[in-house]
Amino acid sequence: MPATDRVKLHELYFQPLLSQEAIHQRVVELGKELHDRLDSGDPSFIIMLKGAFVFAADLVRASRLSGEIGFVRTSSYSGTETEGEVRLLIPPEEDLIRNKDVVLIEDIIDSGLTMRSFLPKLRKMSPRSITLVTLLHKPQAQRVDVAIDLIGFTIAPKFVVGYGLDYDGLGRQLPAIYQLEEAY
Ligand SMILES: O=P(O)(O)OC[C@H]1O[C@H](OP(=O)(O)OP(=O)(O)O)[C@H](O)[C@@H]1O
Ligand code: HPA
Ligand SMILES: [Mg+2]
Repeated sequence: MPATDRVKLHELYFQPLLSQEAIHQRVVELGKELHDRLDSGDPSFIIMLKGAFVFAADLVRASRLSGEIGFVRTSSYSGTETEGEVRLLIPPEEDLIRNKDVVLIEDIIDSGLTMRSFLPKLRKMSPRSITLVTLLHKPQAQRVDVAIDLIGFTIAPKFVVGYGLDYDGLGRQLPAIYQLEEAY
């Protein structure tokens, strides 16, 4: 692979995993799938900040559904590792959840700890339904069960960046997705 394909963020190197085109194609498919599932109503799109902001912007438009958009912010990663404790920094607005069909949009489900912490809080707010969509899923890294409704790509248990995902704050604006190089 040409050295120029690699990306350096802080001290780490990352190599291409999913191209812009592959992501776009899959997001269009996910949008159609969401449209078919939620055709009858105006869902609330709840976007997990910061990581899901790029995926959600594309997915919401690809779905061609109307409905309100809200944001939640959780945080638990330091570098490439979860700290285990999931902080809810921005909770959802109650009126976007109660009696609503909620489409919860995540960039990645890795250990599953973020969803294990957040989903019970969301359920307590009495949504009519929850549809959990994630662009990326790492089944081999998952430590707890999470019921995921729609998955964009199943990937290996390696740290990834780009298309909203960061390594220590960097890399979110990369248009493609890159994975950590094993040896360099
Ligand atoms: O399944 P898990 O192991 O819990 O990992 C998934 C979560 O971790 C990342 O968020 P992070 O806490 O890094 O916050 P960020 O979205 O602001 O980067 C990612 O965006 C998911 O929300
Ligand atoms: O692989 C990852 N990359 C970026 N952020 C993340 N948050 C959980 N897993 C990841
Ligand atoms: Mg992060």
